[in-house]
Amino acid sequence: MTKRYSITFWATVFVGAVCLSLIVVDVWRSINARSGQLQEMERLSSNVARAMAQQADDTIKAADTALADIVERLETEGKAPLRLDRVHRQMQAQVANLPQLVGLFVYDEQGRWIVNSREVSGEQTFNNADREYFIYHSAHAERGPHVGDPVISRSSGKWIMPVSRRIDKPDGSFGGVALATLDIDYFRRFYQSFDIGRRGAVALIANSGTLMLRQPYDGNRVGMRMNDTPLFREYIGRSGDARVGSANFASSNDGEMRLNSFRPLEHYPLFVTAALSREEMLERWRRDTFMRSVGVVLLAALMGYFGKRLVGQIKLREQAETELRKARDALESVNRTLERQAMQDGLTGLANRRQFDVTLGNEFSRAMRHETTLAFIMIDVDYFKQYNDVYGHSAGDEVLRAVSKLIRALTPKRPGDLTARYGGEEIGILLPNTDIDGAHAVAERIRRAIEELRMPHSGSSYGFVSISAGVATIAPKRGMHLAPVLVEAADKALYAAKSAGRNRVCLAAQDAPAGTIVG
Ligand SMILES: Nc1nc2c(ncn2[C@@H]2O[C@H](COP(=O)(O)OP(=O)(O)OP(=O)(O)O)[C@@H](O)[C@H]2O)c(=O)[nH]1
Repeated sequence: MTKRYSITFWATVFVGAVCLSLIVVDVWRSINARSGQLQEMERLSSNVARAMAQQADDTIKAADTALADIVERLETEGKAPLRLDRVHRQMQAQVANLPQLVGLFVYDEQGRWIVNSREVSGEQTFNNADREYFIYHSAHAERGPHVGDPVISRSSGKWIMPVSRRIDKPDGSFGGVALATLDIDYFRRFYQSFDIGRRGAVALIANSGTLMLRQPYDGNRVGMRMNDTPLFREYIGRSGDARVGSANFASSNDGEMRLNSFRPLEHYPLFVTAALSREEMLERWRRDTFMRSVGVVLLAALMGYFGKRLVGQIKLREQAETELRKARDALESVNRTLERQAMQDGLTGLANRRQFDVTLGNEFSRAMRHETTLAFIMIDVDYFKQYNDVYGHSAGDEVLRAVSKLIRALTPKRPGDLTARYGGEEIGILLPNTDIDGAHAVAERIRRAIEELRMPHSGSSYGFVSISAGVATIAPKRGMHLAPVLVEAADKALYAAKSAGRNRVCLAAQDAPAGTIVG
């Protein structure tokens, strides 16, 4: 069986569901906003990395192009003083044109400067045979560019990035090195133009693991090895297109958790990384989420409060309705009892005289309309006065109850049949649609049953309680008969039964005028 829930229950469920959905929608929105913020962060860092890689590639390429040109001239035109003079002017023009260039240098196979972009007069010279790039080219025959680890320039004292190419002698043996030194500061100025937040960082790193530059700048960190950092291991562990990507790491430098977007340079063995702090990027989201959550919680609390009051009101109304319903039911039940009592005899439980009179009137009219016969039996306990005198009034009451119970049990139960206490110790039975024989049979059955009870009655000539009955029937005709005629006829028949010795049933003559008795 399905349980029916009250309106209070549904109101509580409704208020709860509204509050809950408010919170759920807000949580869902916050989660979405967070992932949107992280996506935005990834887009931003990846764009910065792309710009950095492009700039680094272009910057190195411009210097490298100048180098390739110098190498080509020296190899084809030789190193005669006149030729070197032309190369010198060309170098000066290149350095003037390219702001990233600190200088251009050419060393012979011993590492001695033979020409450079600086003024020739009074110039000091250095031997750079100990530099990494010089050792590299003397040992490798490849003609491509070589990007070395950053060093502090012997000539300018600045941090520089060496880009070099090998010069071959006509026989293909090592003939020296052409070197371009790039100003690390040139990259730094470019990196400063990015808005990467207060806790973001960008870096240019060689594929060998050497840090070229990191912004925020720290001169002591230029040239350090990054091989053991998670960032470097992640990048080097990838290959091909996968080297363009992002990953989250706690920085080996300051422990900050950052989203790192990395990207290789197209033409040189270097890569860039742009890292944005997750905490910093989520700061605004956190602030917004906090403010909104406070608002939502307040709203939910308000709704909960007013909802609770509303539910309380509904509950009160429901209780009042229930009380009212109960009171109405109680009233109806009292009314019914009163009604029943008004129509019932208190001692015997039979219909009382009032109900009898009403029913007699109704059934008399019905019999008249339908032209049917209405029978009436009038029963009277014999020698009842004596019984009261001998056994007491309350014992007399008991006899009346017992006789009534038996009469009721033996009276037919058709609609319209009625057993009523007519008055005193007289009981009347109204039997609609019953002829004289049928009524006689009922009366006789009752008389015999009471006789068989053998209730002692020393005041009776029979020695036990008995009844006498008068039976009458009538087929009432409009304008001819009135209801009391039937009662009078039965009463006369009863009188006849008494006169004939009691404990018997007498019939009134059928449809006879009152007083005609058939024994
Ligand atoms: N115990 C008791 N007695 C009642 C009740 N109603 C009427 N009576 C008594 O019934 C008796 C009726 O007496 P009578 O009318 O003289 O008739 P009877 O003594 O039965 O004699 P017959 O009818 O001639 O046999 C009276 O004494 C009434 O007081 C009642 O409710 N309880």
